[in-house]
Amino acid sequence: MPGFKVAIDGPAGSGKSTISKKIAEKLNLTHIDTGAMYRAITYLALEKGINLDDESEYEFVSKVKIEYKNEKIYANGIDVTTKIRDDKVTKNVSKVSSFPYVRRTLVSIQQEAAKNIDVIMDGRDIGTVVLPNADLKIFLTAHVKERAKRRLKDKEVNNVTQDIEQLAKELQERDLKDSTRKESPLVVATDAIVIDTTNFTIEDTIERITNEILKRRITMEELQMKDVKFQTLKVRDKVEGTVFKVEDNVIYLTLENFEEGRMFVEFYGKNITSFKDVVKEGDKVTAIITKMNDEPSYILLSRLPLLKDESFKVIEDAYKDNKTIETKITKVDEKGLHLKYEGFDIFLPYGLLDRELVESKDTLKGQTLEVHLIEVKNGKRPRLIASRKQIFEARRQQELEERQNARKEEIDQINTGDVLKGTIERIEPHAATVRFNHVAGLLRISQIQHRRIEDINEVIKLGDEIEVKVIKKEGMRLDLSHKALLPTPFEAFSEEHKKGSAVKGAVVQKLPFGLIIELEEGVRGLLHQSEYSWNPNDNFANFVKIGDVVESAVLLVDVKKKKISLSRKALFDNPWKNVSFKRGENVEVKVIEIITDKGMNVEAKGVVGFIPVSELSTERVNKIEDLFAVGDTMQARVIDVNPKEWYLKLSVKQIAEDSLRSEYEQYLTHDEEATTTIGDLFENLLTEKDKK
Ligand SMILES: Nc1ncnc2c1ncn2[C@@H]1O[C@H](COP(=O)(O)OP(=O)(O)OP(=O)(O)O)[C@@H](O)[C@H]1O
Ligand SMILES: Nc1ccn([C@@H]2O[C@H](COP(=O)(O)O)[C@@H](O)[C@H]2O)c(=O)n1
Repeated sequence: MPGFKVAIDGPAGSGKSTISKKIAEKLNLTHIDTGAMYRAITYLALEKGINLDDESEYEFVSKVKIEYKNEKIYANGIDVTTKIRDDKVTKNVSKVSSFPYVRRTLVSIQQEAAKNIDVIMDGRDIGTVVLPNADLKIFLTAHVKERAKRRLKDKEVNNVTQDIEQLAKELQERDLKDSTRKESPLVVATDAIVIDTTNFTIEDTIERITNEILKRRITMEELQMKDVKFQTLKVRDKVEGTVFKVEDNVIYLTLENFEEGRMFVEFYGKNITSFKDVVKEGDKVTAIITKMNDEPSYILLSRLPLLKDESFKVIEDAYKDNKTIETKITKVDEKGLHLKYEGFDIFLPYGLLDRELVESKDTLKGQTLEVHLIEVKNGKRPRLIASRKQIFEARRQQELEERQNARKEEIDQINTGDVLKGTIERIEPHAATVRFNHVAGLLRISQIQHRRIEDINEVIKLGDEIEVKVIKKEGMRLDLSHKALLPTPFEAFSEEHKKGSAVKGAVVQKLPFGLIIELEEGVRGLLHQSEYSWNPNDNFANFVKIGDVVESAVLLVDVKKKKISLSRKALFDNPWKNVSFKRGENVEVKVIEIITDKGMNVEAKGVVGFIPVSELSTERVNKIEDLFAVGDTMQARVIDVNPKEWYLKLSVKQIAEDSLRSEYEQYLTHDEEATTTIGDLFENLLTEKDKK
């Protein structure tokens, strides 16, 4: 019987011997570490002191006896297990192993050793030269930095320190020599599976290779074709046995053809570590024969190949029934997650994974994940694709419904007129969104303040807390107002400006009966024509323009009707208020203005009166300025007065005439002989004047 052969090749420190040794233990294979053989030859060559560069001095190799016993290696009967790991050996082994004579001699020893047994052999040329027909070829590799790191760890365990860069350099140098030598260089066999263990644990790698071995050792087709009953039992036969002895980690079974078999706990499957409480005497167990020549004549059994099919059935059923399965995340790479379920590798591309999980992908390794299978294809390398789409879409739908219910519940509690506190969640040029809890409302720019706002960002910021009034509710829509909670400009104005207070504002409109004055933005008042001036002759319509600033006093503020009445004249005294004139009364006047050819404006008792040119003198006045100047004071007689019209007409002439008359009267009193009457005298006087 040729035996089952596994070839493991790869560069230095990629984990070949560690992995091979563990798999050999697990699957009952014989492990042959060929590197150790080349090292043993190198050690002996150094011991002998031969010229290492001279191939003819290596004849001794054909006579060397190399043996493995109890995990130790012996060369010509000497235990060289530790010695072959010396730096000196490591530095020279690539040179020694490059000689064709050395290689050919060792290759034939290795091929002989592997004959007729189940073997896992590791080295540099196993898949290409030593076992070219191996049932499984693996090329193990890892990034050189990772390999150096692992080697450094090995050294540190033995209290040896070394610079990691130096270590990496040495590994690279050895790889270069091994892969560029002429005779059987280190290359990847064309039919090898390349496994990069940079990011794999030892267990990951073992599991991966074990799966490949099991797949090749016993295939489905073989199992189905077997009818093992009453036949000579062979490796790969499916048998049913009855348990007759149970130990912690092994069970013993009687097989149907009276042979005895045993099964170690790790071959029972289901991840158990002890048979206690799992299997009892008398139980029937179906298994596959994995080895026939086990001492003392027990047949080795395993349920793993069967479980593999059972597990695949579980996977197929889960796929058919669209069942949610709980998987374990074993690896995270740039394309997606690698999952494990029932011992199978499943791939889940990021496009089918929840967005939040994609964002935190680097923390996922080792976690469990519920998925659905969306593609299941059996074969040498089953193709299993999983998806979270159904799960996250269902969750999103549920969250959406929960949100909608919460919104509905909240909105049902809100009514038009309610005053609520919320947070500014979004700002756009003409409106902001205010979030309460599950619902949000719209606060238009026009509803923020009573005054006009040019830039919304000047008055609110994202995250601001704001009190608003619900001014409209329509279905799920809320229209909000903040200004509804603020005093109106009228209210603010009326608070600040009591009756009588002076205010200034620009004329924005001229009406036939008065002026509209803007006192503040949005606050306008009426200055009625009757309130413009005390002076009845002041006609604002003629000399007040739109835009002129007018000062006035507040007469009345009616907040409800939004009306403000203003008075300009209230700011001034009415000069006629306490003044009275009588016709014929003489008063002191002061010239304030000369109006050429017409007369003079004068001030009398604080008001303005007018003396026409005809009343300035008893004589004809050609040019007023020849007789009077602004500032002159004199007595004048009131000849007409109308306080309502602010009308006062005066005469200087009449006083002068009186004075003339009284002079003549005095004259007549002193001249008793005089014959002329006063009337005569006046008549004469006037006649003379007319002549002039
Ligand atoms: N994922 C892994 N796979 C394999 N070995 C690993 C892994 N992680 C760490 N190691 C460690 O890397 C070290 C090197 O492994 P090992 O000696 O088996 O490599 P090798 O390929 O046989 O090297 P060499 O060819 O130099 O003898 C060991 O200490 C091993 O435990
Ligand atoms: N099949 C092989 C195995 C090993 N070598 C050479 O031996 C060196 C030491 O091997 P380790 O696996 O113990 O590191 C290695 O660097 C090779 O030069 C070989 O040529 N062929």
